[in-house]
Amino acid sequence: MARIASEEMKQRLKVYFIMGSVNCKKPPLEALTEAIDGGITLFQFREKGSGALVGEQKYELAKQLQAICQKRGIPFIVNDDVELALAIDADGVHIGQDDEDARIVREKIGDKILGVSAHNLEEAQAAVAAGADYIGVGPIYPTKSKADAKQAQGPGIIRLLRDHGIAIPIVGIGGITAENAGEVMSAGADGVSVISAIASASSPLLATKQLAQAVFNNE
Ligand SMILES: Cc1ncc(COP(=O)(O)OP(=O)(O)O)c(N)n1
Ligand SMILES: Cc1ncsc1CCOP(=O)(O)O
Ligand SMILES: [Mg+2]
Repeated sequence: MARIASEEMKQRLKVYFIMGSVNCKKPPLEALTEAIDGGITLFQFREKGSGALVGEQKYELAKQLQAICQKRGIPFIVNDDVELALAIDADGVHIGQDDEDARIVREKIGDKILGVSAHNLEEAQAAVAAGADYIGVGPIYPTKSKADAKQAQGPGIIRLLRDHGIAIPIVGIGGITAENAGEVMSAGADGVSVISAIASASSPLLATKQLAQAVFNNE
C-alpha cells in the first residue's frame, strides 16, 4: 500500500466526522450510519472524555464502527491510540502535540494515513517534516467537546498557514457548524471536522446533509 495522494486526502477531508461513545445522542452505530448516509467522507474514532470506554469495550466498539465504515467505503482513523489502530488495521491515526511524536508514529504505521494537530506555523511545518498526510487546525471557534482545548483562533489561522507556504491538506476543527463552515473553507481549508454538529444533533442524517452542503458550496 502506498501513501495516500494529497488530492485524494483533500477530498477525504471534506466532511470529517469525529465521534466516540460519550459524544452521541443516539447509539454510536446508529449515529455513524446516519452520518454516512448523510455524506461524511472520513471518520475518526475518538473514545475520550468522562465516561469513555477502555480496554475490551473500547476495542469492541472500534471494531463495530470500523466494520460499518469498511462496508460503506469510509476510511477509519483512530485518535491517539496507535496500538489500537495497528491492532485493528485501521486506515490511519490522528495525533496531537501532546501525543506520541509524529515521526515515531509515522515509522510505526508505515503508509497508513497520519493526521497531526497544529495550532501555529511552527507546528504545521514540523508536522509536514514528520510526514503528516494532513493537519487538523483549531480550535477555529469555541468548542465544548474538548475540555483541554486551546483558545479559538478564528479561520484566519488557516489563511495564515496557507500564506506561509503550508500546502498539505488542512482540515479545520472546533465549533464548526453548517452556518460557519463556509468561512473555514474560504480561508483555505480542504474540509471541516466536527463532533457535536453531527453527534449531538437529533438527526445526524439531516445535520450531515446540511454540513456537506455548506462545504461543497464553498469549495
Ligand atoms: C482532525 C483533528 N484535528 C485535531 C484533533 C485534536 O487532536 P489533539 O490535539 O491530540 O486532541 P484530542 O482529540 O486527542 O483530544 C483531532 N482529534 N482531529
Ligand atoms: C478534538 C478537538 N480538537 C480541537 S477542538 C476539538 C473538538 C471539536 O468538537 P466540536 O466539533 O464539537 O467543537
Ligand atoms: Mg490527541
